[in-house]
Amino acid sequence: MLARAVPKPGGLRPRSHPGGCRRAGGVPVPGGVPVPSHSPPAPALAARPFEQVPGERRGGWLNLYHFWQEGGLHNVHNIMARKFQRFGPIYREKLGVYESINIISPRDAATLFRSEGMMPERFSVPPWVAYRDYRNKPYGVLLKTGEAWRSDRLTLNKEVLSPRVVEGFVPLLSEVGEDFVRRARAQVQKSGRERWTADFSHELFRFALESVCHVLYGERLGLLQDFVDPEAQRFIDAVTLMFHTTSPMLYLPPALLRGLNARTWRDHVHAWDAIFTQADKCIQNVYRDLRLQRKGSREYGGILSSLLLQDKLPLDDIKASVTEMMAGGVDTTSVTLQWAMFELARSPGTQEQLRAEVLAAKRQAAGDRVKMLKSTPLLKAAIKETLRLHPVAVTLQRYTVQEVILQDYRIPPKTLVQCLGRRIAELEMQLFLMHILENFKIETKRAVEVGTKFDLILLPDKPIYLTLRPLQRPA
Ligand code: HEM
Repeated sequence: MLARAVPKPGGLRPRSHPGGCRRAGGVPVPGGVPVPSHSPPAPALAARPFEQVPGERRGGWLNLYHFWQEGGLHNVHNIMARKFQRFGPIYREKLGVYESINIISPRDAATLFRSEGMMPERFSVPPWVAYRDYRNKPYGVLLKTGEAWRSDRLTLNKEVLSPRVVEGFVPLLSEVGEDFVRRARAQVQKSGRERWTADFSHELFRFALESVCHVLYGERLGLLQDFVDPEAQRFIDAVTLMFHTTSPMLYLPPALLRGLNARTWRDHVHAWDAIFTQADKCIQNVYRDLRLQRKGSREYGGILSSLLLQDKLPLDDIKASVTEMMAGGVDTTSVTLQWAMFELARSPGTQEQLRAEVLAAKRQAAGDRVKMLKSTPLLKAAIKETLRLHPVAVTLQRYTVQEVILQDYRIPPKTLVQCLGRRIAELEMQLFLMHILENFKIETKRAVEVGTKFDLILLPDKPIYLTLRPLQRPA
């Protein structure tokens, strides 16, 4: 049985989405739903049978038809919000052949995660799996299951999440943030109007890709320059195409599209081929640098280099996981940053408070970014609040591994993962906002309301235009 945990709206600043009901999102600190320490499961004997779980009693195909009529996958988050209002905190659903139980309460999510063993059964992205099967490439940590997932994940945790290594990411990520500021200043000058107004989605996509690649490969790709190298541009195009062709295959089976030799499938394969080729090149470069000992032994050379030096995972597995991290680490952070800037632009008072905190931290730490990160709690809270209001990851999906009691119903069988990129994402977003706040005022037209649409992650449903206006006296 597939169980979907939808984070519940938190309490600080509830807002309505255009449909009038409350957003089915919130508190999605990367990696999951908050787990309260107290949540005694209901006694099993008193539990009601699974058949009584509320939900639409129609057949799966009729449900699918209604689902499409209501806007389909792009509107899935609003459809779910409405169903929670109608059926309460748990409901069952059959869409086509897929049957699921949907829960919204953090307490139920905690119960579900506690019932998992050491190896969670997650719902993996079908077209990404299909590509790897087609090209006979190994799965990385995002797509692996069972013991293989667990052992890779434990090795990767040490190089991606442990406090011992994450400080090494700071100079790499800060450098990319500084480049963004430089680029923004050049755009301000070019405009001749003392400001840069744009829909920043593409700019932030490049920023996020440059950031994650710098941490993974220890190399700059040059995506923030005015003139982007054609090879780097091909890489951006490939990543964009890969995402673009993923969402149609979330509801059309990749095997069918492959059988029909459909354009979407061909483009998807082409995109992943280009991404893996780029990853191969980066790996060759890292190897060459290691062989020639180009980097000082004390200098942090990126996650890939550490994994190669450790020699604890086979090369193909390293390559697969690093490539998946790159894919998982671009639009998640770039979209969150876009929302964060939008919210700060709409709350100039909060923006000023954050700026004051960042500038005070800078003075105290004499510009040392690692120290600054330790004394900017408001900035961290602003990012969490952004994720609560605009969660990019709308649901966490799990196959139940044993019977579990949720809302007093018995859910028949069919483990809490933390997001592997969580530390990278947090640092990248904090450092980016620090640099922006030190240099620019973020503005937007106040009256603009922006909704959301689901497209693998939750995205703004229209372009968000923001203005960066240089501060009179930059810090
Ligand atoms: C705002 C930023 C981000 C959010 C909200 C986010 C959220 C999530 C969530 C909810 C999961 C699923 C956890 C689960 O199934 O329990 C996940 C998994 C994952 N994320 Fe992120 N993420 C973000 C940024 C990143 C970045 C920057 C990277 C890479 C550097 C990344 C790499 C991954 C990977 C590889 C997994 C799969 C881990 C595994 O299966 O063991 N994420 N993320």
